Amino acid sequence: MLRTIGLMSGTSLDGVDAAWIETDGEMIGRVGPTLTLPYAPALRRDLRRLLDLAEGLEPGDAFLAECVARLTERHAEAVQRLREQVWEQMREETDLLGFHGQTILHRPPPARPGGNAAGAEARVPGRTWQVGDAMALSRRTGLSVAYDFRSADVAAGGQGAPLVPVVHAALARSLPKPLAVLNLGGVGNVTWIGADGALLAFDTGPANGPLDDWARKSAGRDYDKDGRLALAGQADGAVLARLMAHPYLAAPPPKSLDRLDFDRALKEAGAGELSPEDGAATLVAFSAVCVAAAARHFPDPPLHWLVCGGGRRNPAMMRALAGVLEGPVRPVEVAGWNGDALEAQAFGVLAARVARRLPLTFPGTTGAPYPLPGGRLLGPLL
Ligand SMILES: Nc1ncnc2c1ncn2[C@@H]1O[C@H](COP(=O)(O)OP(=O)(O)OP(=O)(O)O)[C@@H](O)[C@H]1O
Ligand SMILES: CC(=O)N[C@H]1[C@@H]2OC[C@@H](O2)[C@@H](O)[C@@H]1O[C@H](C)C(=O)O
Repeated sequence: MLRTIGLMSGTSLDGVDAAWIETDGEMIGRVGPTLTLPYAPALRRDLRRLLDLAEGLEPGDAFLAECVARLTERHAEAVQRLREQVWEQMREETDLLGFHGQTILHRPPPARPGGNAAGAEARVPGRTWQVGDAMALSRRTGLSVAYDFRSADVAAGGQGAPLVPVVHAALARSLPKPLAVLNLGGVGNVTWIGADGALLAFDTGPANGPLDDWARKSAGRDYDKDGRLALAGQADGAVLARLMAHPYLAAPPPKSLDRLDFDRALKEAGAGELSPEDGAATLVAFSAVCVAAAARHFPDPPLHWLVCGGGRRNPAMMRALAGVLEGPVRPVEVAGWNGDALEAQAFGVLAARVARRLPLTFPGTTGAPYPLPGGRLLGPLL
């Protein structure tokens, strides 16, 4: 088993999640402490700007380089603080870091029924861009670093996301199935696990991303804490109906999203003209409807839903989901998992899979042509 620290900075741009986990990439051993190190407001603002600029950025851009240095430094701080906690609580060290980096652009190849692998000659190349300086992080911490988890999959015609499903499956080994694990981050993604262990996973649609943007723009808040805005408003039926016609919902998996993919559709549907409360209620309702649309792609209905990610803390979101999904919808804590640290833990497990050259992606998760290893490794473990 390797002693890993997984590091995830998700599409919400709220900060770095770090988690210590012992794993060989297939089995999970001891689970150690976790922490979240928020980005300073200025870094958060600059990273959000980077998302808007990403399409036209050159790799050598000075603003990009400066953001990368600051975000890598924040990751190094997270590692240092977590190692101290691990030492205090467990007298344990760390062998390997799983460094996801910050996604600033995600343009997967257009998904096709049956997967993107078919007809390689007609393939439209995709692009996914996670920024972060793995070399600097390795030097700064003295540890091996697994990184660049998505590009091998995209190069092989896969979506490059989601990656966490293989870890959901490892965690869910003893749970009743079919089961759906729903992550509500900036974007939503779902993993369906069949009774025989079959995996189907894809991004559902927007989750907290547009809601955070809306809370900031309409009410000057970082996010809609405890769903206060949404719970005080009414979803607008006409706006919702226009949004529900978005082709992403009916498109069969594999499929994945960029954080900004729905921004234009939201604007065109008139979401921006609603009151702060009704706008929030409409965005929440739409996120839930996207999940219900996702469930129509499952081979069998799930017996139950487990929800992780920050969206599970939003009562308006949980209520909207319960209203449109069949079967109980509960936070992953009911299964003994940590819904805040799950993605960070997953990147520890995925780092061990990189080190062992085990597959990260599968035909049922990203549309990879076959179970595909990925990621890169540097540092003493090489
Ligand atoms: N108490 C709360 N009430 C409402 N929303 C909350 C609450 N706590 C967290 N959130 C939401 O969760 C978001 C953070 O979620 P999370 O950390 O899962 O996202 P992420 O990991 O950055 O995204 P992704 O999974 O897309 O990469 C916040 O931006 C906020 O919208
Ligand atoms: C390109 C990218 O960073 N995608 C993220 C994003 O955030 C949620 C959803 O969109 C998911 O597809 C993915 O993250 C998780 C960790 C994954 O790959 O499983």
